Amino acid sequence: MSALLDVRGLRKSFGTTEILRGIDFSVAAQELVFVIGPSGSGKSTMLRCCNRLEEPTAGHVSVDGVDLMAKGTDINAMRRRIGMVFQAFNLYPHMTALGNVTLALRKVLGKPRDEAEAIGLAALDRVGLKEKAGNYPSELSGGQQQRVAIARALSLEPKIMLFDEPTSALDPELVGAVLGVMRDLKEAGMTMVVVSHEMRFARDAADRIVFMADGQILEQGTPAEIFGNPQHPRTREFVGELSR
Ligand SMILES: Nc1ncnc2c1ncn2[C@@H]1O[C@H](COP(=O)(O)OP(=O)(O)OP(=O)(O)O)[C@@H](O)[C@H]1O
Repeated sequence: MSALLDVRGLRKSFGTTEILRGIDFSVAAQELVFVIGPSGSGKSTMLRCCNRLEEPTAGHVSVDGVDLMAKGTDINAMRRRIGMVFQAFNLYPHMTALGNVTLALRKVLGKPRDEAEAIGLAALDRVGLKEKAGNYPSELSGGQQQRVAIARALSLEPKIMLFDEPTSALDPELVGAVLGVMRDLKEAGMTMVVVSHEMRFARDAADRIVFMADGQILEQGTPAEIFGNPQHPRTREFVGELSR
């Protein structure tokens, strides 16, 4: 089976500084891949290149067999199928949870209000927040706001979801519910790439861990391999620091 996400020879420079120095990796359907590595190693940049929020300097990215770099590709249509969840929830404060979730359905996809609301409520239900549909972001906890952001991505029926440090802005007691939603998504067969420092979750839930340092993938493997028997000295150092 071909990969759902395929990244080949990905390079990214900001000015004269090369941040990504040739990344090759792929993600199979229904896989949960965790990307870990030291701060500044390029994890977020790599993730953002996967939907061209960041424009790669070189290389290829394809999603579900569609080359995102090709001239004829409708990048906006593709982005709608690549759910992205950020550290900051980016909800509109003047719109309810349901309003936030249905905005793209109505304004971008042109769905009638009834249909958009039915889809939006189903998405909020998946993240356990159907009863909060009428609440404004200021009336929700950070964890609930992040779950609304996940519902917003889900409502567009993504092929794959990219999570960029989804729990880093949350108080510790709110992290569990967001990770619980991600676990449910995995169980429902969602394909996910997660940049996160939640190592316990990585160990428990990931199919594969990718270790990045200095803009390159140095090692990848199962959680047991990466946490239990890392091969590269940099991985050993990074994983060792975590367990100290
Ligand atoms: N828009 C930008 N312009 C210039 N430099 C940037 C830009 N975005 C990222 N960088 C630099 O690229 C490097 C990698 O950043 P990135 O956020 O991808 O790392 P990261 O591994 O996700 O780090 P962290 O774990 O701290 O979030 C950093 O040195 C950062 O300063």
